[in-house]
Amino acid sequence: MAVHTLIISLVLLLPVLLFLLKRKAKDRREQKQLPPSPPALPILGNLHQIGAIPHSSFWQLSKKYGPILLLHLGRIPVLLVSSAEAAREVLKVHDLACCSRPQLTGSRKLTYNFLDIGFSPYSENWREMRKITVLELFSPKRVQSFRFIREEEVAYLMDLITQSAVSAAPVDLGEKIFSLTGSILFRMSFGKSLRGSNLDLKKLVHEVETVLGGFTANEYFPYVGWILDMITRIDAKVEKVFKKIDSVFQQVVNDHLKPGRTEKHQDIIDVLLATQRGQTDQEETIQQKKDRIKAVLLNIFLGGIDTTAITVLWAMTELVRKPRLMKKAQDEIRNCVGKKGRVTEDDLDQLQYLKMVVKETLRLHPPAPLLIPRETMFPCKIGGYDINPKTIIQINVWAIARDPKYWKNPEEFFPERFADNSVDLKGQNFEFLPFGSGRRGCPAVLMGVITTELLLANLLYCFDWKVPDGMKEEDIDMEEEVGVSLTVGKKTPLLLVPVCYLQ
Ligand code: HEM
Repeated sequence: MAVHTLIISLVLLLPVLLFLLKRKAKDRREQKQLPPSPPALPILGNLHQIGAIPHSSFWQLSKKYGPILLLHLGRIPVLLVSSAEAAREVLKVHDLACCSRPQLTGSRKLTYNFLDIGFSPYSENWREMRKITVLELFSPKRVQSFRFIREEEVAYLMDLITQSAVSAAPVDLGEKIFSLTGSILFRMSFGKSLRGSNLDLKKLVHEVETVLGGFTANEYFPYVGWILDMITRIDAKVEKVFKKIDSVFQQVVNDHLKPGRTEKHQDIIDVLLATQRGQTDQEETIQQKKDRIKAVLLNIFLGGIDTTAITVLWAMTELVRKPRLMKKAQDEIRNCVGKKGRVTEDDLDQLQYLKMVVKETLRLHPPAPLLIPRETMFPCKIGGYDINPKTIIQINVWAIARDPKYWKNPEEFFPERFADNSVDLKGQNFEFLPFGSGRRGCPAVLMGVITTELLLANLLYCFDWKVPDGMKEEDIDMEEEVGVSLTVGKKTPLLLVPVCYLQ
């Protein structure tokens, strides 16, 4: 049986082999100066060289073969970029040529055929949605309008942790932080609280990210991959995740459309409905309009919950391992806030060391270490190499932020490195790109940074943190999550015992 399957697979894979050979010959004919590629296997290409933590194995490859590399993942050409200079060429010099997104099966389904912002290829729809996002959804004024939600939710979490502090019980900090960022995004988007609902948000976000982060076998191996996809029932898995998330979104959108709804405070769905009312496109049906709103909600959930939670969790992990830095951050906050009881957003401007801690965390632990994959729309030259259209580009911002060429003692967590340099988070310093850059850069930097700073500041202000009995600070595990996902978090839970600062 096994031999039969092998023979059938080889026969079926033959066309792919021929396709690859033909393409190679064509490139040679056209005398293109292609980037270097590590040795590849027939059919698989370089797939076997990707380990359990892709950004880390890509880093090893780039150390060996250079900062601009062309991989072949099955039939998919992937340009791997691992230097600030090359990142600048992609994200600034050739931003237009490189600003599309690959149209993969999973993202197509979950984004209602690319009606969203984050996964949509470059198109009129994307330009329109991006404009709405920047001007309406995440403008400084709108971010400010959600301030009361952030402050109320952070206060609720601090009260919850205080209860654990009273009983000196360890808390799973990652779990608490995730539930907080989830609650903020839930209220901001839907206008109602997540509390009391039986939705397992963490599981759902993880399932969605896995679908969006992966390729199907058919994408790697045209003509034959569908057999593997059939065996692994990938379509059914995607469909299941889609149904789950769609039913959540459909219900809240319908609630917003009920006649007589009175809105005390405009949430994201209200804003999106208002922008759609202003549009005159008669062709679009009501269902299409709803789909567009749901697609954007998907982006907001994915873009906002995990990224912010991962950042705060790594910041706490790094600080607990370095008590001297933890104390320095706490002293700054406590001196500034006094006995007020909570850090508010008005205090954040004065917390310069806290800001350095956040930057240093994003340098060593960017939540999206390879950004979101881009795709070239037309030919361009990067680093003097010819890049074909329809090449996927992965920018390894994780590796760039550890390059000794730009960073002294790059592996060390040392927030002070940001004290006297002007490197900021806005995507103009290509050695530091946790939010990406250019046309497809994160449109919600302000919102991400404020939420991160407010939560971290309150965790540091309200509590001292101890490792559980029998453990030492240096025992805390620093491993990253394994697997295919757009974001990468901490692999093991961070269990800490809170001690109240103000009794
Ligand atoms: C610490 C927090 C955050 C980090 C580190 C982060 C990081 C990123 C990164 C790396 C990208 C891809 C950029 C590229 O491909 O060049 C991105 C895109 C995006 N982010 Fe964020 N993000 C954060 C917070 C948020 C929040 C709070 C939201 C929304 C509520 C959000 C919404 C989006 C959207 C919609 C995109 C897609 C943009 C496009 O393709 O045009 N992000 N983000």
